[in-house]
Amino acid sequence: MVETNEKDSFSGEDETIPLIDYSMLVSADPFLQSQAVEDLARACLHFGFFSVTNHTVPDTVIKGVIDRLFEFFDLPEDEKLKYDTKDPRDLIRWGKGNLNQVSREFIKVAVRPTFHCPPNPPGLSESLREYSTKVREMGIELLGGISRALGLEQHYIERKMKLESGYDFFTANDYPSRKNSENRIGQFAHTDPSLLILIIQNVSGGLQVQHNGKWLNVNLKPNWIFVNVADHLEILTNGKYKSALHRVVVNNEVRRVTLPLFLGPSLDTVVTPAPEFTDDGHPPAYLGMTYKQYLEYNQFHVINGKSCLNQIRL
Ligand SMILES: O=C(O)CCC(=O)C(=O)O
Ligand SMILES: [Fe+2]
Repeated sequence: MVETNEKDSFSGEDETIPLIDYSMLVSADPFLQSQAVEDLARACLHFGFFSVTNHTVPDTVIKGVIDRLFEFFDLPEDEKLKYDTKDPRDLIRWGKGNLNQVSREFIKVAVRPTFHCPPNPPGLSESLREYSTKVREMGIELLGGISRALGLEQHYIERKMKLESGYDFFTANDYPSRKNSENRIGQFAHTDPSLLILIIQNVSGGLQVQHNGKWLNVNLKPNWIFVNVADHLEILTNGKYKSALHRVVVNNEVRRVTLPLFLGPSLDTVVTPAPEFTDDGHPPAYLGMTYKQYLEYNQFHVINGKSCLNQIRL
């Protein structure tokens, strides 16, 4: 759903976004844990997004990967053009937004079950591998908390979505500062495939999420991680949790680099509304298909970031 007047109004509101204290979720104290699960339940049900604080991804690891990404985007264009492919099955893909409307450069890499990364700049691959391992651990814990928030056992989503062989990919996005861009759009409004999207960035600002028909600015403290519910959690829960509609505005004083991890089911998992979320009054509201089919059906949107969710609603 792209708003027709989207190009004309980019302002967002500064409302409070739900905040999850990760140290409570993984605490040995059952009371703190259940508080965090309640917070997750509220955030997923009423918002579809939240920020995470007190997580276990070290600042040095975050800084390392962000620094290497700046170096990647600063490489000569010839080096990046190697990954300029139209085939969505390619596991490393680079591209630039339509310069008439959108200011964005990106690279997409599949990191699981097999790890892919450009060899240049030196150190990118090591940083990304370390970062993805840490972020994935956190994502699996969050999905455990979300399983519990749904009244199910901790490993429900992990087992059902076969996450031991889950297909995860990163997109790194590079947006110019506002004064270096004629365009105001980094990405049009969209939702994304996968279960959860976990985003780090060098600087806050630019990302907006829709809530109750309003665009909210995602204002984060420097070491917070932002999380969106994505399409496959909406499908699995038969629409109880909604995939968060979000967009990116180019309004920062400085150049902004972001790194979302799309934590997904295994490619062969058929994702359909689970029986726990369907009954006579709530028949399955989405067409089931494998994650691989969805990514392909998504018209190569593994790369474009758009989603085909609207087309599979029954
Ligand atoms: O760059 C951002 O803030 C969000 C990125 C995003 O939505 C995407 O890559 O799908
Ligand atoms: Fe997105």
